[in-house]
Amino acid sequence: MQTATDTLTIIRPDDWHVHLRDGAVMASVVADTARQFARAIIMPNIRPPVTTTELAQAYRQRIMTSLEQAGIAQESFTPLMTLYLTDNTSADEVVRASQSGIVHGIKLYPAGATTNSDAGVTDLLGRCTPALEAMERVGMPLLVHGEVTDPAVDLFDREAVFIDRVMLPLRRAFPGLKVVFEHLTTRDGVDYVRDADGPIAATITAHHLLYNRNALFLGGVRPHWYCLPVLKRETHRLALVEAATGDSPRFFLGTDSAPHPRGLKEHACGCAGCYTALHAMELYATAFDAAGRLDRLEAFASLNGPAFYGLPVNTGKLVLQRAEYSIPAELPMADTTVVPLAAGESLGWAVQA
Ligand SMILES: NC(=O)N[C@@H](CC(=O)O)C(=O)O
Ligand SMILES: [Zn+2]
Ligand SMILES: [Zn+2]
Repeated sequence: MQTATDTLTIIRPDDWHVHLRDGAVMASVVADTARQFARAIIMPNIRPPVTTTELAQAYRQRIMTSLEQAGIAQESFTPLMTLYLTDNTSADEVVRASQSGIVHGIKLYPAGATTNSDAGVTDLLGRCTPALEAMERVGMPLLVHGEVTDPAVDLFDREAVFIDRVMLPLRRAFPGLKVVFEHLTTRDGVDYVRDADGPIAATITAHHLLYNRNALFLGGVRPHWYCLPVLKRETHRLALVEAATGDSPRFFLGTDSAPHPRGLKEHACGCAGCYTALHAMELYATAFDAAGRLDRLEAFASLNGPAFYGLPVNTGKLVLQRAEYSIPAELPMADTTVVPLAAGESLGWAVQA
């Protein structure tokens, strides 16, 4: 890595948590991600969900076609596919996924926890033991949306309660299982992931590094800042910044970029998800710069993820420049419009084309 005051050159980064969606918008969404990242872990919560290796293969093919439509060389971007864990995922399916060479994780959505999670798991240790045993045996990571869905639990406490009710019993039962705590949002989560025994890591989004929950209500309700897990108080944001910029290799980049049509965000019951694929590295660089830790960006964005997943580090480079970057007000995508996070604002770093 080279750091001058105004340029930062890092090994080409990867996005370890992204939603590329499906259908008409996919070409634009895939192009935004592929412009900045060499690889990405592709979330399986499309409709119908990617529950089998066969569906993952077909989805991967649609992503490759989208790349071509966007005029991006197929060699320049590798989608790392995932399966959607259900109550019925079999041990055989886990083995097939592992042998396919294209599936790199299986995703736990507690039923009802987030966007397109109705096919998710109702009782992890009760229903998914065969799949979890197979995953532990073949070294297939479990990627976790770590929030309980119990309506009695306060929305802002759902991650912390998940650690006690689900994460601890899960990891006691399967101590060798590789687990990624996705889109970590709390100090409780940071403390747990940093200090726990065994193979565990976490992704952190740019928006959880840059904003606390005040951003949701600044001057009025702002639906484009609404995602799940929801933004938390400042003390949690500070813990996430410390983790992302610190020495532990267990924390790495995952944008959780999750586009929704403008009309479904600006809605009486708006969808959860922030679109950040367009300007992901600009957002992360701004957050690391604000912490005075640009020197740690390469480890977080380009080294820690491949180390956990057992994949090689990328060979290309990405150059960031200290320059004003204006975030567009909106992005036309096929027959719809997506509003990027912090639309109309500007950032202090720009990716060199
Ligand atoms: N993060 C979000 O708020 N939304 C994601 C789902 C998810 O990652 O939980 C989506 O698919 O829209
Ligand atoms: Zn999630
Ligand atoms: Zn997500």
